[in-house]
Amino acid sequence: MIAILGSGAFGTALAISLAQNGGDILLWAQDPDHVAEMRNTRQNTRRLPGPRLPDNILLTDDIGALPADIPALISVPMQTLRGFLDDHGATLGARPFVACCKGIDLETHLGPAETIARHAPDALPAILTGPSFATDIATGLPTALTLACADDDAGKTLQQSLTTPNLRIYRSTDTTGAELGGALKNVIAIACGASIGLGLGDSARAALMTRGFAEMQRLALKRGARPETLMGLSGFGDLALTCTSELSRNYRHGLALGRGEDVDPMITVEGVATARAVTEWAAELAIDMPICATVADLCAGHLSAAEALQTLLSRPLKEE
Ligand SMILES: NC(=O)C1=CN([C@@H]2O[C@H](COP(=O)(O)OP(=O)(O)OC[C@H]3O[C@@H](n4cnc5c(N)ncnc54)[C@H](O)[C@@H]3O)[C@@H](O)[C@H]2O)C=CC1
Ligand SMILES: O=C(CO)COP(=O)(O)O
Repeated sequence: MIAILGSGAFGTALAISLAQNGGDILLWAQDPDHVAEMRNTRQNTRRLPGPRLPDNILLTDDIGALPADIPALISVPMQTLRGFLDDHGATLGARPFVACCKGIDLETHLGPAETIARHAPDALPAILTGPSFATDIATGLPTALTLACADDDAGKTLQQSLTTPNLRIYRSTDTTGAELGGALKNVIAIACGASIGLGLGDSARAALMTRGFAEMQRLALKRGARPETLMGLSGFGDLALTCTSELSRNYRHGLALGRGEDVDPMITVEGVATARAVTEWAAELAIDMPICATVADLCAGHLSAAEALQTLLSRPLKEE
């Protein structure tokens, strides 16, 4: 049995995919009405309408009822992870906690695995990340993700149990690289969306992706990540997906800003808070992150998309 805590689009998609392996999957939501709705309709109409929830997905709002020892996949938005762990970490006790979110905490500047290590000290921290849209996973399209866990034996067990017929899991012990790649690519995706929204074309987007990737590497390597992790699914792979697809909420957020359209504050767009967190953090570490800083200003409304572009183009010329 595997527990998935958080019934957003991603948690639901993972539950549907994992249910193919035959064991029971416990899917928890904090809102009892949401649980009742999913039980009655066998769908998550609020977050992932369409795909059916197989019968071996057991729905619950009782987090205290989780069997001991089974891994908990935590699929809540990054800025709520710390509060979630403070509320439920002790109840959940010692077991693998697999973070399924992407971002940097605004207050602590920690990524998901680091947040688990700090706020749920009894848990074994891991992170599941990489290029994957919830809808692709839920509809059975082939997807590959990285499972990073510093304890490689535990990582091997998790890799086995999270692999499904359409979900291929690669393993790493570099949680820092995995969590920073997944967090930072969302910021670059907002920049790419804004650039396309401004009508700047595909060449400009390729430049932003490449220079954005340089920023991702600069910060992650300084934090001790391994270069190959950034080159892999959780870094380059997710950057490529998120910067080029309108299925991405981060990309669409940028697109709307570039076109001067309104954005919906109810949609989970992790790159907005992460841009701010990473800009503050990079300043503390004296690392140059111009694209992330410009995205932070754009999202905060301090710059228009056209001004953001001008800010980047007017930087002093330098070696690549
Ligand atoms: N949707 C996707 O395609 C993918 C999402 N992710 C990541 O998964 C994370 C979650 O994203 P989605 O599921 O798409 O978001 P979502 O917007 O679909 O759902 C978020 C869910 O979290 C719940 N929630 C919020 N705070 C909570 C708390 N304190 N306790 C319990 N539940 C809480 C909300 O009620 C909601 O059901 C994000 O970090 C995202 O980057 C990763 C890969 C793919
Ligand atoms: O992380 C994702 C794809 O890997 C999902 O991207 P969005 O959060 O931008 O929709």
